[in-house]
Formats: sequence, C-alpha cells, structure tokens
Amino acid sequence: MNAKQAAGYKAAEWVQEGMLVGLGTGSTAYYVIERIGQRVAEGLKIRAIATSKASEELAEKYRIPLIKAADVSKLDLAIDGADEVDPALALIKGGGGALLREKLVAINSDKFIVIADPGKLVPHLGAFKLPIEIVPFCYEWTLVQLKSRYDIEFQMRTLDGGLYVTDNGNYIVDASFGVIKDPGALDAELKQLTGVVDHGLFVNIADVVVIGHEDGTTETMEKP
Ligand SMILES: O=C(CO)[C@H](O)[C@H](O)COP(=O)(O)O
Repeated sequence: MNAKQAAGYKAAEWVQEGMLVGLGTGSTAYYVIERIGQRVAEGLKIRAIATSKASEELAEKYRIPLIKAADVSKLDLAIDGADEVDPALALIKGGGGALLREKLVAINSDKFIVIADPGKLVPHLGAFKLPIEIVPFCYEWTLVQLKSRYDIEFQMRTLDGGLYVTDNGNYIVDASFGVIKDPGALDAELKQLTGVVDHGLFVNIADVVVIGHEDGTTETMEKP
C-alpha cells in the first residue's frame, strides 16, 4: 500500500449502494476507480461519470456502469485528486489536464471528496503552476491579456512537440503565481477573461480531503 492507494481506497468507502458517482483523474484517482471496480465486481450497484477519457477507459476496464450527464440531474458524490490543498480546502487541480470536466463534476455533486498524499498539503496555493484552460481560437490574444494583467510567467502546455489539447479540444496555459494570496479573488478574475474557459482553482468546492500515508493509514480534513 502506498499513500495514494491508502487515500483512494479510504475514499472509496464513501460510495454506497445505488449512488451516482463522479470519478476523478490522475494517479491517485486511479486507486479509487480500482477499489470501486473491485466493489462492483463483488456486487455493489452504482453508476458513474468519468472526468476524462483515461478514467472512462479505466472505469470500463473495471466494468463500472457509466452514464451520461443527460441521464441525471446531479451526482451523490465525486472523488478526485489534487495538485495542491490549502488549509481552507481550496485546491489547485488540472495537472493532468482534466480540470474543466473535474470542476463540472465536482460542483454538480452533493459531496466532493479530495484524495491526496501529504506532499499536496501547502500553507498557500501557487507553487504548483495554475492550469488555465483557454479556447484555441485567437489563444495568442488570450495569452497577451493574461500577461498584461499578471506580471508572472505563463507557459503554453505542450505534448509531443505540439500544444497540449484537452479532452474538450482546448489548450492549457500553466501560470506561475508563486503564492496566491486570495484564491477566491483570482478565481473570479480569471473567469471574467474572454478566451478563458476555466482554471484549476477549486475554491469552496471540496467538502472533505482524505490524506493517505505511506504506512497505509489515512487522516481526514473537513471543510472549516
Ligand atoms: O487534477 C488532476 C488532473 O487534472 C489530478 O487530480 C491532479 O493532477 C492530481 O494528480 P495525481 O493524483 O496524479 O497526483
């Protein structure tokens, strides 16, 4: 058992018979999907929505029944990883590029559980580069807008020599804020920029954070 597995397996205990569940993305969310898959094989009946094509494939591998958003109005529970977690349970997410689907699923769930290893806990968000999802059309102008507002480094995310493209067909800019003093204010500011689809700040969205440790133990942080 490693820290990510400990957190993922513990969070999977929140999943109850009949629930509609949002499945996160990343190496920690992998373990939630694995454990839910094991429980489904043992007879647990749930339905789920995955936050990325990768997680969808994993859920299919574990025969977790998948539904479309049109089939339901909201979810009971979503479980996902994070890149940074602050003491107020504000998060940076999107290291894996799935931030938009992850946020959509999280805000449309009655409960959002974050799973992480202790290395993700920070006093202030911002050391991890904040992913900002932008539309490809005129993205150079969006970048100019961002640079004119914030005197920091912005980097277009790349993959295999080209620009990284999200599951939604958009690009990602990674922004080096360093310390984000007021995540709520930055959240609102970024959402107002035309060309920005969304960003990886999750403020007042997480209800619970499950921290896993290398010895297999876990601890839980609740929204203050
Ligand atoms: O936001 C995410 C993907 O978009 C992930 O949850 C985040 O990057 C954490 O990933 P990992 O569990 O692999 O450290």
